[in-house]
Amino acid sequence: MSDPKSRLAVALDYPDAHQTMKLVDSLGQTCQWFKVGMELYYAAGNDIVRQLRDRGFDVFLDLKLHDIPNTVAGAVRSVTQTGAALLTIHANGGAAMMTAAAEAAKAPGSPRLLAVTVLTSMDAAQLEGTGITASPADQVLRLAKLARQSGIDGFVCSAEEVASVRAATGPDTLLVIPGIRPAGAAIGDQKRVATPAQAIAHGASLLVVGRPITQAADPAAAAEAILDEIAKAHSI
Ligand SMILES: O=C(O)c1cc(=O)[nH]c(=O)n1[C@@H]1O[C@H](COP(=O)(O)O)[C@@H](O)[C@H]1O
Repeated sequence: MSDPKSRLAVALDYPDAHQTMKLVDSLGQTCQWFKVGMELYYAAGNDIVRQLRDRGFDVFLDLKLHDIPNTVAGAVRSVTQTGAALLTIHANGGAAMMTAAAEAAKAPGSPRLLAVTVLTSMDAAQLEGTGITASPADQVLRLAKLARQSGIDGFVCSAEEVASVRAATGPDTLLVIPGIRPAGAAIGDQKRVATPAQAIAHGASLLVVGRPITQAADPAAAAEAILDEIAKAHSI
């Protein structure tokens, strides 16, 4: 097992830089990866990415790009200037969009791209509401294979699909798993959830955890407990 710190990204879903850096400071050096998503990025922009990088942290920029190929390729090139290590795009954007993004990400200093498959907040009924009658498991696999053929070698899915995506895409793919809930934690809007240990055991590379850490009475203790669980879990 690699250093548990390299397997956990804390989702900084905050509305401003002040609250964000307060949380980051309260974690000390417990965590190495931080995810900047839409809420924070639209409020604090590239400056928050720079602040995190200046402190030596790795930044996962979760912008879930989903637009026409030319626009997404341009966005990938713009993100390269931020120094973020990971960037999400929506696999639903299709093969042409993902191919254009993958081409743009070949430039030196580009972030590694992650294709978001089926959001962990969706179950079969919600998926069906959008016209997709496949199960979440089948749809995740379909999108992961499409992303792979389009030149993307990192995927976001839930712990429920991680083993089958790993089997289909190989040992070197980066499988990023949100919807992580330690035993007893509030589930909130997530639907396809698992504990840190379950996600690691099924083959996850990197766990994304937000509220179970950020809303905890003692965020550093919550992060330590998750890192402990990661360290004890064994990949199948
Ligand atoms: O791309 C993501 O990071 C993502 C994909 C997904 O399918 N589900 C999902 O929850 N996320 C993100 O992961 C984080 C989960 O946060 P918590 O539910 O608070 O742990 C949020 O920042 C979401 O935006």
